Amino acid sequence: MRLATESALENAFAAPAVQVRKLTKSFKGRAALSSVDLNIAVGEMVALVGASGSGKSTLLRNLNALHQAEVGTVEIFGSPLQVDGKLHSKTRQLRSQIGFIFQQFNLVNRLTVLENVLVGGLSQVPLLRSLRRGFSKTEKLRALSALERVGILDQAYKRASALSGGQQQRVAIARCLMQGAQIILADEPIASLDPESARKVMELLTCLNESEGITVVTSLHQIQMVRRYFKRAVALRDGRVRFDGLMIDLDDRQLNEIYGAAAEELVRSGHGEVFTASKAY
Ligand SMILES: Nc1ncnc2c1ncn2[C@@H]1O[C@H](COP(=O)(O)OP(=O)(O)OP(=O)(O)O)[C@@H](O)[C@H]1O
Repeated sequence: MRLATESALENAFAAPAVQVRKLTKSFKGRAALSSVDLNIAVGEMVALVGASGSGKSTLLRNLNALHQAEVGTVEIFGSPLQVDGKLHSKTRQLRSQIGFIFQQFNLVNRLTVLENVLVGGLSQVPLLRSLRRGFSKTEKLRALSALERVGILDQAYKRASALSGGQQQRVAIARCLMQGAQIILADEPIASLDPESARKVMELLTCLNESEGITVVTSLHQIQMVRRYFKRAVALRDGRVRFDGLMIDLDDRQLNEIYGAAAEELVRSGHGEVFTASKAY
């Protein structure tokens, strides 16, 4: 049996799951990311926070090369994914290790839950071709096992559109598992969910991180959820990293700086829970 300290030591010497250097990305001449540096170790669970427009989605999309930056590098498990705007020859292979989940789940509504997960296993193959090709018994068993791991095996033969938002997000996570993802990037995965479904999705991501060692990077607006589920947070403001450290060290003064003018707007619009001490307003 391997000891926890052995695997902790292995991780300490392994290449980071994600390494970002001087990443700079603009849209129509406006900087969305400015010289971002970031290291995420294998098996870490990290929250990306910051006001709307601070660059969280852009950063996540660069981590799996959905977007390409003009300058800077992204390495995955020590291999370059993109360098100064150019995709590396290994990009396709590296991307297969990275699952991505979206706020709106991105399932194919007319397919069953099982088919959605099976298609996820063939992420590089166009949808129609993969459906025409059919799936082997082994692939179906793997997909059913992925659904069992996310707790919705009993929904396998329903249409995706018949599921609740929380269940659909769990299908999206099962698709990442089917894909064999070692890293899950989640862009506002709970923003469209009711509090109970949000809690279940966060607990599932935490469980996959803790029990299977999957590295998880999640953008989130709800600071109280970040406090509950994450040890480390990376905060962006105007495309720059303004904080990278332990959640317990991210105090209200820093949050006010990170959210800037957006802080007051959040409190006014009834989202003052972002700050533990909203009485400052
Ligand atoms: N496809 C695009 N075309 C033009 N500008 C974009 C595009 N995507 C992002 N931007 C701009 O880049 C900046 C960062 O946006 P991004 O979506 O990364 O922020 P965010 O922190 O994820 O915001 P939110 O919390 O609202 O999702 C913003 O100014 C945004 O308007």
